[in-house]
Amino acid sequence: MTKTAPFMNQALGLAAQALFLSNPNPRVGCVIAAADGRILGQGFTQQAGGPHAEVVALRDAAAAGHDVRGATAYVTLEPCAHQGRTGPCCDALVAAGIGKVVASIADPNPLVGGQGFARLRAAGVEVEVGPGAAQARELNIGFFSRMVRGTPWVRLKTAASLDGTTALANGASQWITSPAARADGHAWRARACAVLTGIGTVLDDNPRLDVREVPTPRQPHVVVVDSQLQTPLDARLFIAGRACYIYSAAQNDAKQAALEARGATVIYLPNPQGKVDLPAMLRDLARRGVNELHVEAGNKLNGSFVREGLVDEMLVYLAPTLLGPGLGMANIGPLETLTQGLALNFTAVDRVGPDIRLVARVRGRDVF
Ligand SMILES: NC(=O)C1=CN([C@@H]2O[C@H](COP(=O)(O)OP(=O)(O)OC[C@H]3O[C@@H](n4cnc5c(N)ncnc54)[C@H](OP(=O)(O)O)[C@@H]3O)[C@@H](O)[C@H]2O)C=CC1
Ligand SMILES: Nc1c(N[C@@H]2O[C@H](COP(=O)(O)O)[C@@H](O)[C@H]2O)[nH]c(=O)[nH]c1=O
Repeated sequence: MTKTAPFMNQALGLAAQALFLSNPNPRVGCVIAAADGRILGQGFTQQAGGPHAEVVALRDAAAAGHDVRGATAYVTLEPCAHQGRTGPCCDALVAAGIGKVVASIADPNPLVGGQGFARLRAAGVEVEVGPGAAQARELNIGFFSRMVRGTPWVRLKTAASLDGTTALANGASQWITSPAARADGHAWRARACAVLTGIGTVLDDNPRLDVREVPTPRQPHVVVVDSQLQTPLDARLFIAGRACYIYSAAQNDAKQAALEARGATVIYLPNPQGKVDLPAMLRDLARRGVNELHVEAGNKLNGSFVREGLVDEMLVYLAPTLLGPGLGMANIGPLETLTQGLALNFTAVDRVGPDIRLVARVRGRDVF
C-alpha cells in the first residue's frame, strides 16, 4: 500500500515550480506512483496554452518507458474536464489506464467544478479528494479569488522607513529599501498576473514595473489608474511582450489613440467622483485573466483601495531608517476612532538583507 502524504507533498512542491510560469492557469503539480511506491512520472502546469500537470506527468512516464496502468495519480487540483487550449486532463488519465486519482481540492472554475471527478468515476477510476487542500488553495489564492469572487486577489506592496514614510514630501523615494529587498519585491511581481500603479507614481518615478532582478519566464502585465490620460507616451512602462491596461475616467480620443499606438489598451471606467471606478476595474481585470494583482502605487491610490475595501493582503518592506513625516503608505484618514483602522493579521515576518518584510492579511477578506 502506498502512503498519500509524501506523494502529495511532492506534487505540491512541483506545483510551486509553476509559480512564475502558468498564469493565468492555476499552479498544479502531479505525481504518478505505482502500488509499490515507485514514482513513474511527474510534472507541473506549463505556460498558458501548454500542457497541464497531469499531461506533463503522463508524458514523463511514457518517456521513461513506464506503464502507468493501475497506478495512482496525485494531483493538487481536480483534473480538468473541458476542452480549453488543451484537451481534458481527466480523459488523458482515463486513456492512460490510471487506476486512482488523489486530488487536493475541487476546481473552482465553474466550467470544471466537480465534472472532472464525475468523469473519472464514470470511467471506473477511484477518486479521493482532500489531501493537501489548504496548501493547494493557498498557492492558487488568486485563481480561487477570480473564479469565486470574480475579482483578483489584491496584494498591496509598499516600501517604507521604519516610521512608515514611503516618499518625502518632495516626492523623493528612490531608494528607501535595500537592493535585496527590491529584488525580493521583483519575485512577488513575477508571481502576479499584473502590476498596477497610479498616474502620480508614473509621473513622479517613471517606473518600469517589470521583473528584472530575478529570472522569470514571463512578464506580468502592467496597469495604470489614470483618470485624465496623462500617461506620457515615452513612459518607461511601455515594454514589448506584455499587455498595458490604462483605466481612465475622461474620454480623450486623440490621447487614447496615441497610447494605443504605443501598445496600450485604454478602458473608460469613471466613478461618480470623476476618478477611476476601482471595483469595476477589478472585475474587468478578472475578465482579462488576472488572478493576483500586485499594487505598487502611491499614498493616494493605496488610500482609495483601502477605503473602498479592496485590499486582501499587504506586502510591506521596512527599512531601518527614520524619515519623519512625508507620504505614508495609504491615505485613509483622518479617522475619528482607532477602530476605523484597517484590521490585519500578520502572516509572515522575515529579514531580507538589512530590511524587514511583513506580510499581513486584511481580516475577514479570505472567506470565499
Ligand atoms: N515607497 C513606495 O513603496 C512607493 C512610493 N511611491 C511614491 O509615491 C508618490 C506618488 O504618490 P501619489 O501621488 O499618491 O500617486 P499614486 O500612484 O497613488 O496615484 C494617484 C493618482 O491616481 C489617480 N486616480 C485615479 N482614480 C483614482 C481613484 N479611484 N482613487 C485614487 N486615485 C485615483 C489620481 O489622479 P487622476 O485623478 O489624475 O487620475 C491620483 O492623483 C511618488 O513620490 C512615488 O515615489 C509610489 C509607489 C510605491
Ligand atoms: N521606493 C521604493 C520602491 N518604489 C516602487 O518601485 C517603483 C520603481 O520600479 P522600477 O522602475 O521597476 O524599478 C516605484 O515607482 C515604486 O512603485 N520600491 C521598493 O521596493 N523600495 C523602495 O525604496
